[in-house]
Amino acid sequence: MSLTDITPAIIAAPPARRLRVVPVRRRARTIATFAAILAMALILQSVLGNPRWGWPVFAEWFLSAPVLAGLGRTLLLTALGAVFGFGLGTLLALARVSSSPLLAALSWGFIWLFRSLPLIVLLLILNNLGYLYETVAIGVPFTGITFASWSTTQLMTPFLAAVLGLTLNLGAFSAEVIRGGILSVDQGQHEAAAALGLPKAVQARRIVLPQAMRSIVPTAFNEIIGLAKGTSMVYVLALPELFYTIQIIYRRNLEVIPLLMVATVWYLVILSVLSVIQYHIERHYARGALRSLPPNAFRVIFARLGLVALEPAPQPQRAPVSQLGSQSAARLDGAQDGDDWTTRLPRGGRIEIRDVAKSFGNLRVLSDVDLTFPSGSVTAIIGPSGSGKSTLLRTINHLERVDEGTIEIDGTLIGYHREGDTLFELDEREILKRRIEVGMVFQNFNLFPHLTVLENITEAPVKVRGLGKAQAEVLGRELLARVGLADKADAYPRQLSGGQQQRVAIVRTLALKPKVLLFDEPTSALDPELVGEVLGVIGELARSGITLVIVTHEIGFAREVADRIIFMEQGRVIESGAPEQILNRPQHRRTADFLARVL
Ligand SMILES: Nc1ncnc2c1ncn2[C@@H]1O[C@H](COP(=O)(O)OP(=O)(O)OP(=O)(O)O)[C@@H](O)[C@H]1O
Repeated sequence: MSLTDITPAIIAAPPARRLRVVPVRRRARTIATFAAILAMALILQSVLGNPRWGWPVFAEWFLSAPVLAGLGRTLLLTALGAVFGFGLGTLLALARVSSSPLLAALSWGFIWLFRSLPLIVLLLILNNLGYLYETVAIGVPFTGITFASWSTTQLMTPFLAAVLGLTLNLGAFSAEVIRGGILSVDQGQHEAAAALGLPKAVQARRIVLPQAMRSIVPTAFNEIIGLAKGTSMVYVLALPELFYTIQIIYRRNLEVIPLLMVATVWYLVILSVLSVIQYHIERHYARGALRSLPPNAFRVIFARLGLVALEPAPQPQRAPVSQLGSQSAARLDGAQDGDDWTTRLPRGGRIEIRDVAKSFGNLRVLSDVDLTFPSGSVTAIIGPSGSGKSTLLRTINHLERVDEGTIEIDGTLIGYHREGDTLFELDEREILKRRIEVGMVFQNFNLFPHLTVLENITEAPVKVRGLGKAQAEVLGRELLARVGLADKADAYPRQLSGGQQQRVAIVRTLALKPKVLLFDEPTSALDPELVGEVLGVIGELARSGITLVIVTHEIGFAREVADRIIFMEQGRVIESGAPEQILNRPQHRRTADFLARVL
């Protein structure tokens, strides 16, 4: 049959009929739905039809002045307890995870004591503080000199005792909730923040706590809901909060059930409001963690009522890889046309590593490492897994402390200052400051997932270099354009491909204008098709005059860009030399064996 024979048949084919889709019928679910509706109707009928529930009495008291006053006190105690309790809990949690053993021990002791103490006992002790200490005074300790003093009984009102008791109790419990959140943040995030030289306080406030919030918030709200109900405990202080007020009323009129219903419904209202707040806080901290945020509940309700339009669904930021490749190539080519962005980087630093040794416990990871990386040099470190390549790299910016030897960049020690033959370790702030000269790009990118691409890039220049926000954004956008990612500035890292994330990580480091750039297996976590786009950017940097040290398994790339290759095994530098010599004519048998295995 020839083509002309079948063509008319194709043309004459009837249009495809639209098929009807019938969803699967779930009989069990339908029966269960009817059963649930029936059960609810029965419960409603029994609750509303039984006069002993006393709904008229409920209606009489629900909005009465004493009940509303009690409710106000409950809300105030909950709000103050939550704010002060979580404030105290945050400080305690930070103290517990700090490197200071004294702070960690003090925090542990506090948490141990106040978690053990029943709230009711704590409230009673605080209420009787006046018996233990008649006055509270400000003065010079151990001298008897007093500037001011107050009567404890007058100072410690039932309300203050209640706020203090709830704060101390919640502080101890919330500290553990917050510590759990901090521990859930990936170690790489701490390292990336430290490698960018961000001060400790900024690391905690901008990087760690916002990410920890995702696991803190659900448990924290459990605690706050517990607190709202736990305020009923302050009846021991004769403080008329909601439940105590209800008790006073039903003891007088003996309408126990209707008044308990008043308290129950108000607690339900409080809980519902807290649940809505929790939903929105969780939604806020989900930014960047989810590819698309859950809808804003209020907006959905208003949209259903036709009052507002629904938010447009977030558009996926990912572009096809083929397009990125060409886009990236075009930008990078463009950068060479007399407008070489890399020429604006500072002159490369000279790294001198002298007799460095390092052990983890009994495991000797680095021995007798003695290397010089001249300014502007490009060095690739290769070697078998576990040979100490990454550890060596991490000692250069003092993410790992060496046991012996020294490392200097342009004659300055990174982690120490020298006086004669003695090295004094610098304090954290000084180390962070010196670390700015040494950028580091990690295998797993370690971008901050809760910050947009542009925020990732501008964070350190603003906080560490003191650049204005607008200026940092201009720089960030320019660098992004240079690596072909201009349109990704407002995306979150999880909305990017691995190759794009790694290019952003390189830009983030470059924005600090370091003298030395360390790459720790920058392409190991990438699909083979994405490796090229990252190597393209590193290749361009290799011609920029910045000093590059690259731990890599990409032997072909090392041959192409490096002016020297170092081969390491069992923590030692076995040999080093020009790529052509190491890869084609290795002097050492172990180098030859390794290359025979990997090439
Ligand atoms: N923090 C640590 N605690 C204990 N041992 C460690 C630590 N970091 C690294 N090591 C050990 O030190 C050795 C060298 O590790 P390193 O990561 O430097 O090797 P590598 O050559 O980079 O390996 P790879 O190519 O597989 O990444 C390994 O045996 C590793 O298990």
